[in-house]
Amino acid sequence: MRLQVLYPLCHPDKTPDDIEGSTRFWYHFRRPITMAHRFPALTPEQKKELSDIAKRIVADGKGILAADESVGTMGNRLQRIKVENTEENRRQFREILFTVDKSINQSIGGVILFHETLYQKDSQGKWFRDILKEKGIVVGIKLDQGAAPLAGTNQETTIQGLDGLSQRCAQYKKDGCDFGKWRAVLKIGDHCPSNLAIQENANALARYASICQQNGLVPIVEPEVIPDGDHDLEHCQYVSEKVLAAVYKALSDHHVYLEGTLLKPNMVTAGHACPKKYTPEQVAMATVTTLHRTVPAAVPGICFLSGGMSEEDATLNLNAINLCPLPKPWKLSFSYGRALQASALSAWGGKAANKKATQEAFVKRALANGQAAKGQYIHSGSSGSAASQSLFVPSYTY
Ligand SMILES: O=P(O)(O)OC[C@H]1O[C@](O)(COP(=O)(O)O)[C@@H](O)[C@@H]1O
Repeated sequence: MRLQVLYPLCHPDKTPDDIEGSTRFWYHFRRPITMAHRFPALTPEQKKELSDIAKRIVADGKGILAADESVGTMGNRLQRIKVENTEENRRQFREILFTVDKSINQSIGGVILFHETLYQKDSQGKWFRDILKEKGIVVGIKLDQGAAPLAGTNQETTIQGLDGLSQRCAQYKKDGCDFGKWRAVLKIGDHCPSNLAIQENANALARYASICQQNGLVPIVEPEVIPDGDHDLEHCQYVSEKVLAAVYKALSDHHVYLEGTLLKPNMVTAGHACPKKYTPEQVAMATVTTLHRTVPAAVPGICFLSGGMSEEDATLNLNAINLCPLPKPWKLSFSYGRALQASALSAWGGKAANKKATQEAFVKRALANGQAAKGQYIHSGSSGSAASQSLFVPSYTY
């Protein structure tokens, strides 16, 4: 009976009665392979384009500058340095970052932009996206559109933005973007993350990834387990494994081409309020063990978010991850927002006269993380207080 139901999918011209004995058995087992061949999601050319883009972003020692803070998130960052959250102030800060010396392309392979920034220009009238592309940097775009509550859960959320996503992706591709980003937020706590939150967010990430690839954008898949809470390292590892396993099952179900994706996960760390402290080597072992158990080797790169770690901790942890003595079939790099911009923001303070100091602070962190992405970072012990300051923001789910 089961064979009869499945049979038309694998052989449209014959009925099960035409097939005898062991042949019938093998038709049953060949079904998944036949399905993939019959309805390919992408052409070989599309696959090559996606895989080439992904590889360029995480080429040796390169990572991502996540400059895609939405207006509200940027407002929080600017408030810390007492600068008003206006479109012009956001533009000015980003102009300073994007106009650093071209050599930044040794450590920055991609920059994620927010919609507003993609359509902004520098003070000479040049598109930001052209400035980045001329440096050989791949331009990406934030595609998620904020959280919506999952009723009946302990304040868990799903992420919106799937309606009209294909049209938005097509337009962004025309306007110079080659990759997208979608951040899903999961939290650890009382009944969290629930199975509903894990499944719903995994499915939305997979649907987003499929739509991106159909439009020539490499999807950055970001399931962030946020660090709020007093849980220990082991508990974060347990949850991160469950979340990533669900994400990769959903990506497979949605026929997402893994070679043309990048993963942006949290590092496995103890909760922010956990009394026990862990070394970078312990964080690295827990993180790489988690990834080794859940992320297929076909994924070209894993670019961590910084999740409120201090700039220096984010670099030290990434370095330890790259030195971890476990198999690491993927590039292990960074896609930092706060951990690449915090000391630059402080140096800027909203004043054009501080441009040089701002660029120096940014370049310093970019170079340090580029070295950490190769496991070659040497901590000088003189990073300054800004780099060691925690950047944790409670319930970072704006
Ligand atoms: O809440 P928003 O505006 O979507 O921003 C979330 C931020 O989190 C990130 O995904 C990761 O940032 P961090 O490295 O600061 O954790 C950024 O790409 C993005 O700017």
